[in-house]
Amino acid sequence: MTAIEARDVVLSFGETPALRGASVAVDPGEIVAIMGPSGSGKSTLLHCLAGILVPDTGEIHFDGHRIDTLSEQERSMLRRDRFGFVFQFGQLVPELTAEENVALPLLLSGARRAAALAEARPWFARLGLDGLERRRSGELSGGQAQRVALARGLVARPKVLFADEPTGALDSLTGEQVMDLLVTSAHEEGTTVVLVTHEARIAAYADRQVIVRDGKVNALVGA
Ligand SMILES: Nc1ncnc2c1ncn2[C@@H]1O[C@H](COP(=O)(O)OP(=O)(O)OP(=O)(O)O)[C@@H](O)[C@H]1O
Repeated sequence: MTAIEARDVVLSFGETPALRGASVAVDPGEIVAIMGPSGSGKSTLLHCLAGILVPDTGEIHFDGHRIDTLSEQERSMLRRDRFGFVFQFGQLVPELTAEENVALPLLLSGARRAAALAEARPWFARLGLDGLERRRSGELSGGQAQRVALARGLVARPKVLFADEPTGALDSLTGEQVMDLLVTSAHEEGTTVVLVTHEARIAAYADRQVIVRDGKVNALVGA
């Protein structure tokens, strides 16, 4: 059984076709990079796989269950409980400390504050963030903030981590450090990862690469 899968997904924004029959299947624990030119449909495909967007036609399957037919509320619960997210600009909550940001998914799932913070803290040592627990996002470097965002994406032990250009706002060395941590943590946790990037050297960290062109997915020749 695949962890997450799109089958022949078609989606248009008004008159603009974004996906024109896109299919991709990701195995449990696999890290797949979605590559492709700007505007080819990468983010739209990731948003469909993550249950954020609903395809016009086609199917999305998670863990053996079809999820595109679920209600908005059911998809929202699925995202909260089973999926993790890391975006290009981290999107930390500026009013919260780093450790509160990491604890956020647990708090939103109903964990008590002390328990959530206790689960958040080990991630700081794990991701090289020791001593930064009480900082706010404005007091972190871009790479530190993105590692906090990665910890937040993984703290609730999601089945699938969705990462949309997670290194896009970082310089190349910092970006590679974040990718290294993402891949190491995901493999340790057995987390499936769907990664969107347009950078070949970031995609090279994945177990497998696919290319989206004109709203369709092609296997990368030679991969
Ligand atoms: N919310 C939206 N409303 C209208 N059109 C959209 C919307 N989101 C995406 N599109 C269009 O859908 C197509 C696919 O966009 P998408 O963002 O998925 O591409 P992408 O491959 O992720 O691009 P990039 O690498 O530039 O981020 C593009 O033509 C884009 O302009």
